[in-house]
Amino acid sequence: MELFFRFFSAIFIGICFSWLLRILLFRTGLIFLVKKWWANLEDCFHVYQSFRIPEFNETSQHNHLYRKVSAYLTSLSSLEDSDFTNLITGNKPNDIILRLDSNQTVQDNFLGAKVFWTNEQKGSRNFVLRIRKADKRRILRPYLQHIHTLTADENEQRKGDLKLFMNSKPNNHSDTRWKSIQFKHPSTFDSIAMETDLKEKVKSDLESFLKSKQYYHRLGRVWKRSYLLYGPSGTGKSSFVAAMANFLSYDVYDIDLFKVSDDSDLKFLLLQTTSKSVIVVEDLDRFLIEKSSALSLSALLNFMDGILTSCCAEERVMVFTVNCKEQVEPAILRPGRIDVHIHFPLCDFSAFKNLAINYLGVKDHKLFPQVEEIFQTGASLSPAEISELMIANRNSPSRAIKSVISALQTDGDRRRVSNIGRRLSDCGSRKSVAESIESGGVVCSENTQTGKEFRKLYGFLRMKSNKISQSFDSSPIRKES
Ligand SMILES: Nc1ncnc2c1ncn2[C@@H]1O[C@H](COP(=O)(O)OP(=O)(O)OP(=O)(O)O)[C@@H](O)[C@H]1O
Ligand SMILES: [Mg+2]
Repeated sequence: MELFFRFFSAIFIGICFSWLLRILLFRTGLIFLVKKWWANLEDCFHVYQSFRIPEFNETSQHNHLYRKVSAYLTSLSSLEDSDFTNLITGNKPNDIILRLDSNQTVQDNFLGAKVFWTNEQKGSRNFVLRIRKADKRRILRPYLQHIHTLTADENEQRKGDLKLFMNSKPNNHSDTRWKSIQFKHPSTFDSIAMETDLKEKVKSDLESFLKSKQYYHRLGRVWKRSYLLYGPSGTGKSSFVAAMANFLSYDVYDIDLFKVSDDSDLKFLLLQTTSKSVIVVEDLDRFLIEKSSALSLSALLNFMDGILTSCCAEERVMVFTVNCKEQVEPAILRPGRIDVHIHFPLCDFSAFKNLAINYLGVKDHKLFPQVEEIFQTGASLSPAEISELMIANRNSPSRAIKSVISALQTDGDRRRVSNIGRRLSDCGSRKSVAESIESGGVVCSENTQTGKEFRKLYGFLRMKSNKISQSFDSSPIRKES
């Protein structure tokens, strides 16, 4: 009987103990420590093999597998259970994404095998996959295929999500020179006030570019197209670049030449761009005048030609914006380097009507004849100035148009006087070009006698300055005034 009693009390004590232990382990979280110790102990009896997936390949181009792995890891449920994870907002307003921290490891299970991923960040960024040697033959290929399939679906969903890349100053600690954010510019060709004819020409030019891969290759040319957008400030050049990117569904690489340290840095930046992208250089004229970096003109020309990177200039659209075309080296503007020149003039009456439809929702108004009359006197404002007035008075179209009229009478008059001087260099002119398609591009033929005279003078000045600066092609671009 006593034996029986002892036996039951031992069982009872055992149950109580394990119950208390369970509470201790689970309530305090000690269970995770125990699991970790157990996993470390298990690891001692296995041999692992590691695979590194670097962000860039040996020619400094993006390794697509790196992006896929990055997308795949954010979807792992084990990431939620790991000790430490970064939380980042996603594309949709309520999206929250989990991201591995630097040098953090996360576990995944595939076909009954355990694999480990580490986000290695020692100068360069890599993912390191660790698989048990015993499992490698069985699971490595199917596992990578699994990642590929899952992320392919995701890439399909992401098609509409464009990115804007901006270059940063060279940094010894990082391989990547581009920082990216989501590109959500709402600009479209419809929202830009410009001649319908010209807009359609540009659209069909872009469409035919998209279909011309074989054609370019047959000709032995790099499959790229370059545009020069020129015109006074606030005439819609940057908005037009955004509209182009939206139309093509291409990512945008916005190169700030002031942050490019030298020729090889520019090559490196281009190497790191991806296909299906618009590469933009804003305010090129300002850079050519003000620049003080060691970037040579020949590097800029090679960059435009795509010779140095025939592999990396493919399927790219390059866009250069300038306020004043005359201040740009003629070598930069020659056909082949710039395929299409598009002029962005100050507002005329037809552009004003376009803006009135978009911003005020009015197609016609009793004040329109008065506005037309003022435009006919040569007064003008930039579309940016007019659109600002319209936005400020959007609740009352009459007040908006009156404010445009009074601005045209004051600022516009001032501009008309200053335009007489500026027109010499074709900067700030309201309407001095006629567009025509020539040799595959929209070429603007200038018809002002004064322009020719100015160029003679400009060429003379350049000859003089060239004598001083020797050849521009191999030396850094010098300040020209
Ligand atoms: N042609 C246009 N049609 C509609 N809106 C325009 C037009 N031009 C300018 N705007 C408006 O004016 C603002 C400034 O335009 P944007 O930045 O594109 O001008 P820009 O030519 O790039 O000027 P800058 O030479 O100073 O960079 C934008 O918000 C845009 O909506
Ligand atoms: Mg701009």
